[in-house]
Amino acid sequence: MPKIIVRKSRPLKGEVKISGAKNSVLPIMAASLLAQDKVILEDIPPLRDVEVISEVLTSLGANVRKHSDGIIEINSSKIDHSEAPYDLIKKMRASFLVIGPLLARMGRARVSLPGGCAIGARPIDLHLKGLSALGAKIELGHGYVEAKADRLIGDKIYLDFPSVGATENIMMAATMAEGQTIIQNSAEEPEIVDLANFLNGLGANIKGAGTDTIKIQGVKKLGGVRHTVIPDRIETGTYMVAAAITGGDVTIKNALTDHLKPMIAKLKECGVEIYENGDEIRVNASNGINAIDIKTLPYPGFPTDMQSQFMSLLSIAKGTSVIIETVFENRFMHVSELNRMGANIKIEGHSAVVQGVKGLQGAQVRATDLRAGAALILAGLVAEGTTEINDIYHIERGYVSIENKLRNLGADIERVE
Ligand SMILES: CC(=O)N[C@H]1[C@@H](OP(=O)(O)OP(=O)(O)OC[C@H]2O[C@@H](n3ccc(=O)[nH]c3=O)[C@H](O)[C@@H]2O)O[C@H](CO)[C@@H](O)[C@@H]1O
Ligand SMILES: C=C(OP(=O)(O)O)C(=O)O
Repeated sequence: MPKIIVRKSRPLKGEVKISGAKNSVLPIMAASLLAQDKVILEDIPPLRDVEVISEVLTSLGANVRKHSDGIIEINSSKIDHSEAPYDLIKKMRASFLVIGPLLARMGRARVSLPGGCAIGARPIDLHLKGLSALGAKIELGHGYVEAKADRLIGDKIYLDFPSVGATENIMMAATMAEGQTIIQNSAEEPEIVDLANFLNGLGANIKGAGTDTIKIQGVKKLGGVRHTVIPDRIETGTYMVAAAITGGDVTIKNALTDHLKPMIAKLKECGVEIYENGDEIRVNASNGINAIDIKTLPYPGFPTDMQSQFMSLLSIAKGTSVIIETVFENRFMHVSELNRMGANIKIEGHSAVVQGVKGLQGAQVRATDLRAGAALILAGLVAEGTTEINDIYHIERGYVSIENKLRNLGADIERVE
């Protein structure tokens, strides 16, 4: 099994370029099922998750062509299947995002229930509540969701929690519904805005994406479009923390600073210097790290997908930090691995109390999920000796060549088979 080996590294220096956002690409590729004409997507990161969603689309009858330069062409004009089987959904929860577009396009969809994962149970009740409100008949059985609707009709849908995936699924299903759909308490993440821009490019009529109320006026048909996905704000944040934890000076290119407000604010609170310049951001951390408190929240709050990376940083800060996780009920799997590396972190319910230590020690550890894996790489950069990270397939779901990007900044890191 491949592993990542990290040794204590000098302060990172240099430039790194951010790839297209995983969490934009996946819903946008699912949404391409709605398009009657060719879709061309640019800046597509070569990630495992992108391969999985490509397989899902292909299994539904779409033609997916990958070019070497980060361009993917998708032709869904002849989709002829409406079933997404367990074998594909189990590889990646985001595959469940095909249910909304399939229902809108084919009038039916049979999609495996995604199940939970290391970070929580992750139910899909809000997705189904929204699709039912649009008129779909939903049946659950044998591990599958079956949704049927001769026609979808717009409605007002209030989400009990601003779920990213539910907002996306409902928004996609509503694009071709009769009349207007209003999603209240919708998620406001930048990836929702990117998806809405993509859908509007196809001919949809969506207003309000990026706020807590999205209005979708149904249209008869969607065409094709050429679309460039937004840069990955979580990858950006991860390299910002890599610079900070090593006391380095790194310039990050292709960064949308507007999407990074909580990360920038929290790093500044830690005593890190941040310089914003167009789509570049420079992170300089020569003065040590102060303890801070963090609470994860839906956007524009502090992202749960950056919680574990900041925990690595705060594990070597001066003083005690408290991190409260409010989005997922079980997103502290990295704590025991960080403690094995010498961190002093205690979990109390939804909070982690991080008592900063003088230094970490390299150890054999396991990436329990994508961001937990990233956090362990970050910890490995400053730990004495060697850190061996196992189960790195999680990391490769969401980070493009993380070992090469970090090595170019001076990190002592390699991926071994
Ligand atoms: C592919 C993708 O974009 N993944 C992101 C997306 O996941 P995802 O779309 O799965 O996350 P959600 O926003 O839906 O989930 C947030 C919370 O709502 C709960 N919930 C969600 C749906 C539902 O029907 N019922 C329900 O109770 C979840 O269990 C969780 O506790 O947003 C998360 C929150 O920013 C990120 O961590 C993930 O990286
Ligand atoms: C939790 C994540 O992704 P997913 O929703 O695909 O599991 C993530 O990107 O950190």
